[in-house]
Amino acid sequence: MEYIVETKKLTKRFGKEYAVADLEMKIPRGEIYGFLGPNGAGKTTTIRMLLGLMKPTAGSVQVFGKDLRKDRINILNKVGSLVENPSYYPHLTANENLEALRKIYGVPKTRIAEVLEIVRLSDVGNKKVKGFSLGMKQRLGIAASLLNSPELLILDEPTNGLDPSGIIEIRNLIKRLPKEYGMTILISSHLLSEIDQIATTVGIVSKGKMIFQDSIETMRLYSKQKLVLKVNDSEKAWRSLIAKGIKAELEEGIISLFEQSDKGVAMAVRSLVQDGYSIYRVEEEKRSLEDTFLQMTAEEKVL
Ligand SMILES: Nc1ncnc2c1ncn2[C@@H]1O[C@H](COP(=O)(O)OP(=O)(O)OP(=O)(O)O)[C@@H](O)[C@H]1O
Repeated sequence: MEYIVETKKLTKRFGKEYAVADLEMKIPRGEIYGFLGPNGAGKTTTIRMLLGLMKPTAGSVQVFGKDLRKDRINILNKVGSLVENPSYYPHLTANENLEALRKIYGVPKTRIAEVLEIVRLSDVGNKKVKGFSLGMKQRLGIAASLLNSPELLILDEPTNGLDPSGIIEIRNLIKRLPKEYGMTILISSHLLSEIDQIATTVGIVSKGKMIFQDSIETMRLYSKQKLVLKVNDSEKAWRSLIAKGIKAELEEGIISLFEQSDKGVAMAVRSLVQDGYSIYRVEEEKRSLEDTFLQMTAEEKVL
């Protein structure tokens, strides 16, 4: 698999404290990588190292397959970022603010209209930024980070402090970017619900360590609510349930019921008993995604 970002044993120590420890982050091309972890887990420190803003204590960062230490300028030319709350000249318009940055990047003037269009701020390009809502300011920050047409966009908690409609706007905007512009995105958050709604790949960090990294589907598998039956001859037992129209799934010798009402469970159990199967266990596997996340970060359990 091609990784846009790949860190090897990335470590940052402040005095005796490890803010980031042996982190192996892998971000495949075209993904929205949700970088999730409680406050103080080491997300911002990691992001600062990815952007060459902070020197690692140990380990390496590869972006676009190249070592950040050796190809820093070339790499950063193709990266966009929004790390802290963007600062603007409040008395200047959105267009004028972007124009100041455009000159630094040396991109054509036409790019300003393009980035305003991408973040849906074309209508207010000539309005002064001081009148903008926080959500609009944040979108302007994303517009600025897109000026150099980055292949990788890094956003540190971009929805922090926004109201629900502002959050939805940013979310929809971010979701469009890989599809329409082929970008790869790293978005950090301490909110699982946020990452759940936007990310395609998830990396969970706790106390500086990566404790989970996989697709969002895999993460959801861990937290499915299930009612599972352990029986003898599970394959046959499962077929007998299906034959009676009881919806069930068979995985590694364990039957999971779709219908989990008391009535539904009683019916399935009765049917199996009547057909002569031995039921060893009926168990509820109840873990919400939130529980899974909390448990993982509390125990630092590597899944
Ligand atoms: N410049 C610094 N000097 C000393 N300690 C630091 C410094 N920057 C971060 N830390 C410590 O490193 C740890 C990780 O902090 P970091 O800001 O990376 O976490 P985070 O996951 O981004 O959290 P948040 O969402 O609160 O920003 C924390 O314990 C923090 O106190």
